[in-house]
Parts: sequence; C-alpha cells; structure tokens
Amino acid sequence: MYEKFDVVVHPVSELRGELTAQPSKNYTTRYLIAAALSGTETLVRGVATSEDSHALQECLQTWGAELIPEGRDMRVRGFGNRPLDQQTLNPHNAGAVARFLMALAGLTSYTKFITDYPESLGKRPHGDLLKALESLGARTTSLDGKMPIEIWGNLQGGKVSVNASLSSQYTSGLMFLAPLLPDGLEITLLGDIKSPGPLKQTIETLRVFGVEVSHSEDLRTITIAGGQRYHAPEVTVPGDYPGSSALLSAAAVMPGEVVIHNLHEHDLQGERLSIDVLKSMGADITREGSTVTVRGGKPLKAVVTDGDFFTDAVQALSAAAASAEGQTTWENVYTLRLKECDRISDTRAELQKLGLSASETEDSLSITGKETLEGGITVDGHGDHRMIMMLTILGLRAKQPITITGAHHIRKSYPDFFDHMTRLGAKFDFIER
Ligand SMILES: O=C(O)C1=C[C@@H](OP(=O)(O)O)[C@@H](O)[C@H](O)C1
Ligand SMILES: C=C(OP(=O)(O)O)C(=O)O
Repeated sequence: MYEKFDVVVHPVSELRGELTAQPSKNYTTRYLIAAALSGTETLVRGVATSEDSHALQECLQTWGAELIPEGRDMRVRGFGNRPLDQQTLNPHNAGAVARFLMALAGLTSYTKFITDYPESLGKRPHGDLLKALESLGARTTSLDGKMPIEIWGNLQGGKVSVNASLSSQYTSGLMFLAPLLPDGLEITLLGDIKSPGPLKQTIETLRVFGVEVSHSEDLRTITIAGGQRYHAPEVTVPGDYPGSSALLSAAAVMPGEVVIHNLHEHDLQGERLSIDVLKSMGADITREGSTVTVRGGKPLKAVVTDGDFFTDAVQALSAAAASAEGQTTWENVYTLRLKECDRISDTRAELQKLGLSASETEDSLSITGKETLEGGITVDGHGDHRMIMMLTILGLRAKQPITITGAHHIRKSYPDFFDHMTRLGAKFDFIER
C-alpha cells in the first residue's frame, strides 16, 4: 500500500461477508497507559495496530516504559509514577493520547509536547487542561492553549476543577494522574459534560488496574485518593465500536448480509449505540452475544437525536442518514468541531458537493437523505479517518465512482478499513499522492 494515497470508490450492488471487529482504539490507549503507569508487568492482549496506537507506544517508550510485542499482544514493563524527566513527546495526530499524556506530565519536572500535524492536532484546544494543571501548581507554556506545549509538573494533588464541555479527555487525563499524586485529586467537572462514554471507560480502566475511584451519579465530581498503584497482570482490548459503526452503516445502506464478531454487548463505548440508532432508522440488525448481523438494503427513515452519546459514530451514521427518507439531525454535537477536522462544517460541505441537502448550526448537523447519488466527483477527506469512512460508504451506492483525497489518513484509527470493506465486496483503486 502507498505511503500517501487517494482512493477511488466504485459503486457496488451489495456487501456480504463476515469480519471480526478490530481492537478498540480508545481501550488500547487506556490499557497501554495504565500498564505503563504500573511499576510491574502487564500483558495487554490484542492491541490496536493504528497510527494512534503506535504514537502512544513511542511516547511511553520515551518516558521509559518497555514495550515488547508478542504477536498481537504487547508485554509492558511500566515506569510506575516516575516517567523520565526532560523529555519531548510527539503524539503525532492522536488527541486522546496527547491529552492523557499532558495530564501525566504533572508527574515530571518538565515535559514538552510537539506535533507534526499542525493543521489537525496543532489546531485542537488544550487550554482547559493546562488551566487545571496550573491550578494544581504546574507551570505551562502554549500557543494560546495549542501545541507546542511545555509543562513543569512535580504536582502534589488536591482539589481541581476542569471544563468538561469541550472534551472528556481533559478529565480522563486528570483521572489517570490522580492515584499517583501524594494527595490524589478531587475533580469537579464544569459546564455541560460531554462524551460521557469515554469518561466511564476511564473509570472502568482505573478499577480494572486496582485503583479506587468514587464519583457522583452525574459524574460532576470524581474523587481518587493518592498513593495508589496501578496493577493488572493481563487485560484484553475489546472490539472497536467507532470503526465498526462504519461497517454497520455500510451494511445497513447496501443490500446483502454482513456479520461482525467481537462487539461486546455490555461495552461502555458510547458508539455501541450506533446499533440502536440504525435500528431506529429501520435497519435489520440482530445480535447474538458479541456477534452482530446486518441484513442490508431495508428502507431507512431519518432520526433526530443527541449525537454526543456516540460522538465517534456520527460521521458513519451520517452516511446512513444520506440515504434515509427525511431530515436527520444530530443534536448536541459541538465537540465535533474540535476533532481531526471540523466535522460539522466539513461534513456539510462534502455532502453538499455530493448533491445532498445538509445544514448546520453551532452544535448540530442536519442531512436530508436522497435515493441515489450521482457521484463522479472528487471529495476531500480533510485528513480525518472518520470523514474518509463516511465518504467511502457514500461512494458504494453512487452512480459513478467517487475519489476521496488523503485516504491514507484512515491509518490513524483503522488501517485495515479498506481491506475489510474489500472482503465484504467493495471495490477500490488506490492512487499514489
Ligand atoms: O477518551 C477517548 O479515548 C476519546 C474521547 C472522545 O473525545 P472527546 O471527549 O473530545 O469527545 C473521542 O472523540 C475520542 O475518539 C477518544
Ligand atoms: C477524535 C478522535 O480521536 P482523538 O480525539 O483521540 O484524536 C476519533 O477517534 O474520532
């Protein structure tokens, strides 16, 4: 496969086949970090092979963790509460990795953060996390809350408030830091709490590693005592719902039958709700344990719902909305503007290019479905893996092929996406850039 490429998506008549969901990006991030924070050895089974996973591994090794690949698993010998001082970390384009590690820089005398994605991660805001760290005694420099960022830590802990309305990642980062500080943290979340799913995944991860966490029912306050240790001899990364939501959405809009294994029913990933959303649109989806079957091509109807519960599936579900009867609106999705691209405006623009009626407000995205798409044009992937997946699904049922620029950015979270889609019957040409 080329280093950099555009992809031509050819129309097909159906999708049919069986796949196993790739390992979860967001649990890979959590388990590798928790393993590195333990002073012992952890076997993390089935880690993701994405760019974000590799970015995190690089950073953890720079901080002194030993990561030994064992097939699909990773044996991790952690640095405990002593990451190496005076290091420069490059999380590349991985937002959650960057935020979690910025918070953990509170354990060091000094850490610098840079990125080689100035147009993507370089534009994402971290100021609220930096403010929280400063309230705990850290000193920081940044470009108005953006990278490059320097953090002088050696924090003790105590009470801290953090704005939770732009990203849950700031709070998750503070949760990872808390048990290793002498005084722990009593975290108060400010504003309208966004992305509750990932917050619950972080709490669950700390508990799996033996860290005690208590929190109010509404997650407004989270208390984690200091002087605790992370320890788990072995953990297994579950299947990835955000990436699988693209497979599910494609399978729902196309005639055929697709079976996906390793999607746990009682998983905390909010994007498991993509199954419920597609069902409410009229898709024929059934589940047997961790196996989900989609019998595609059923007529779909528009929905109006809060998209914040499944933030990383909104793009994939927008592809289903594009063939649904009526106008779908994803409400409460302002944070989509702060991801790898502005996923509200950029989605609206690309859907309009494809001849769809789409509109936006500050915090919502609306799409009116159409029976068929002409295709025969080039659309912009905006360097965003989830935009690329959405546009690919739209190309499957266009009359003419569509070309998606910068499709190699799929590797951020789902390097096997085009291979998986090909196994289901999709047809692609890859054009080197
Ligand atoms: O905690 C995490 O692993 C993530 C949280 C979410 O971000 P926000 O909390 O910024 O919505 C999500 O979009 C991202 O893919 C990963
Ligand atoms: C926004 C995403 O990830 P991150 O915030 O970790 O860059 C994503 O996976 O859609």
